[in-house]
Amino acid sequence: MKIKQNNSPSPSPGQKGVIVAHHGIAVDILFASGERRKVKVKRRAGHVVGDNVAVQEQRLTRLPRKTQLCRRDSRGSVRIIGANLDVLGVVISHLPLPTPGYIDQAIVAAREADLTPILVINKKDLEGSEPFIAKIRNTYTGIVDIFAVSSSTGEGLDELTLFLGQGFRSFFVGITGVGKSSLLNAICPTLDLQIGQLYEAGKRGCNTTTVSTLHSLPGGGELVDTPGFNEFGLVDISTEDLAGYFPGFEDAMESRCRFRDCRHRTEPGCAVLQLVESKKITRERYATYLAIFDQLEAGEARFKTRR
Ligand SMILES: Nc1nc2c(ncn2[C@@H]2O[C@H](COP(=O)(O)OP(=O)(O)OP(=O)(O)O)[C@@H](O)[C@H]2O)c(=O)[nH]1
Ligand SMILES: [Zn+2]
Repeated sequence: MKIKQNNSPSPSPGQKGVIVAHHGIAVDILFASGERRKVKVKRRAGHVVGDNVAVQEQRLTRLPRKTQLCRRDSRGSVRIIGANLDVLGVVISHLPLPTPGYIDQAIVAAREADLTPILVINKKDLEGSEPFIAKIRNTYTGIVDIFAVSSSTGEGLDELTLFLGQGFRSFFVGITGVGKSSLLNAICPTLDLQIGQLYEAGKRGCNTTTVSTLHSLPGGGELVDTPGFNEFGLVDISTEDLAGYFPGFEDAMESRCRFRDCRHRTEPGCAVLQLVESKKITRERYATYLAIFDQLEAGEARFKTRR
């Protein structure tokens, strides 16, 4: 979601800091002085990890965001999952496999929110990872940076650490079980996240991570760890805009379709369809575009019927 800049933000009095952990009813704030303090918040106040805030006594004022990344949960509610981020690390593995469209939706959402998406293929050490890695490279090389790693053996982590160390604040998403927490621990060994042990009592699905947290990396940059989720519903992306963010459609977008509002389905003079014809865009990629397109079009109605 693009941020509309407020040209005249009123100066916020108080001590400035950044939210480094969100516990639902309280947040941990790290102040410039190095002090870390817990401040109570309303559950629906909308503060997220990465938010810059000003605190006066127990009163917290949120400062304007540079970026914010939103998703729709399985009930259709809009959730802001991170603020002031630079990079979206989409963590995937062959075990469990990403749900259909997950990677593309995450990339589309990142680009729409002005974040740089990267793909992190975890569990490189496991048997059966090779064909998966090859397929991902085949589809996404030249489109996004790809890092094939193993949180278990440490393979490939140096390259990723170097990338993140450029000073990016990154947010890792991925379905439950791909190894986000393991990855974070491997990159930042001083952390002691309890992998696969924590779960939110009474909640279905038992995500192994309960709080959202922001961490400084020893090699530079910052990382956020969040509860896993299986769905990456798009928010505020129109069917018209989808192709402009869709990974693999970049050349078609440059050569332009005859109609400015082309949806790239049956329109004459469509640059996307021409590349599909000439096999520069595979049928499979095009089908994924159409599937996400249909999903966006169905939009609200779909979420309203789901409970
Ligand atoms: N073989 C292998 N197993 C891994 C690797 N990374 C993680 N695992 C295992 O995969 C399982 C899930 O790892 P987690 O780090 O809890 O996954 P997560 O994505 O953080 O899960 P949520 O917190 O539920 O979102 C654990 O049993 C890990 O030991 C890896 O690189 N190789
Ligand atoms: Zn077109």
